[in-house]
Amino acid sequence: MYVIKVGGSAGNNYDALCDDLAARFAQGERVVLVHGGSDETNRLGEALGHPPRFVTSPSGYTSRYTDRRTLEFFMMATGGLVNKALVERLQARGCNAFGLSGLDGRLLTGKRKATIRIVEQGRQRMLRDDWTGTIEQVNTTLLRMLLEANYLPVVAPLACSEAGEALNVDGDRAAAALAAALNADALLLLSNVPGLLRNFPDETSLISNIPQAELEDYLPFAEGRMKKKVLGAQEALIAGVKRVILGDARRSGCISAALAGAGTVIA
Ligand SMILES: Nc1ncnc2c1ncn2[C@@H]1O[C@H](COP(=O)(O)OP(=O)(O)OP(=O)(O)O)[C@@H](O)[C@H]1O
Repeated sequence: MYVIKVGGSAGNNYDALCDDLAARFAQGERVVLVHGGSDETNRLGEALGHPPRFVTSPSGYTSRYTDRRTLEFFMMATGGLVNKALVERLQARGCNAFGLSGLDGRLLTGKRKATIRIVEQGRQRMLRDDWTGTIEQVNTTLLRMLLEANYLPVVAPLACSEAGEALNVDGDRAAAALAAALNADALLLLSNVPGLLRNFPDETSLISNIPQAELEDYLPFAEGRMKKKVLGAQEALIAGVKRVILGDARRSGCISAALAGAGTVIA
């Protein structure tokens, strides 16, 4: 059993991904698909007059500042547009996909960070009214129920706080939490790059293999949002997932290629 996360940035080939996924599902493989939604969230925000704002934490991680209005766009984009675009493609290929978000049935429970510390023009400051969170628990009973009934769960990166609030959570880390909770053999983080690049954006500088014990040494190569993927990989491996592959979601046969070792394999 393995967990796949496909990015929500521009350039990923959802048709090719679903071709490969539906074929493998038909062979009896059991998979959970998690997805992002950054591109659609940005588009909705721009169209509806509330453009996205990205902030950087003191430790250098970039994230979307999610005020209540942005959370609504994030829900529309991830829980709606992107989730259903994937479910529709999978259904059209004969695969019984079941779309849900981490909010539904408390699939993912998280802790809200209502106030976040950011660095702006070299100075630290606090931002309030944030609706992001970190995942603390996975409802494996619900997931196993779907898997045992032969559904392919397609999960949008929202979580439910203790108080029942919707939270924007990072898709890569959500996939890592799901892979860990399911004792998955592999976690595939597929996006619009071939894997972790030594000299981003030079695609010939792909790092093919990273031993788990050396992962920290490779963190400096990851810029911007790639850092979250490396962090997600680390969380999954520490929790017992055997290998994490950072692969290319633009190419055809992207899942099969990643499982065969194309991309950055961390184990
Ligand atoms: N060293 C690096 N190697 C590869 N990509 C890198 C590197 N450093 C930064 N990146 C960036 O990381 C991006 C992938 O992360 P990004 O969060 O944009 O993807 P995503 O998973 O599609 O997003 P989401 O799922 O949140 O919508 C690449 O498009 C690239 O711009």
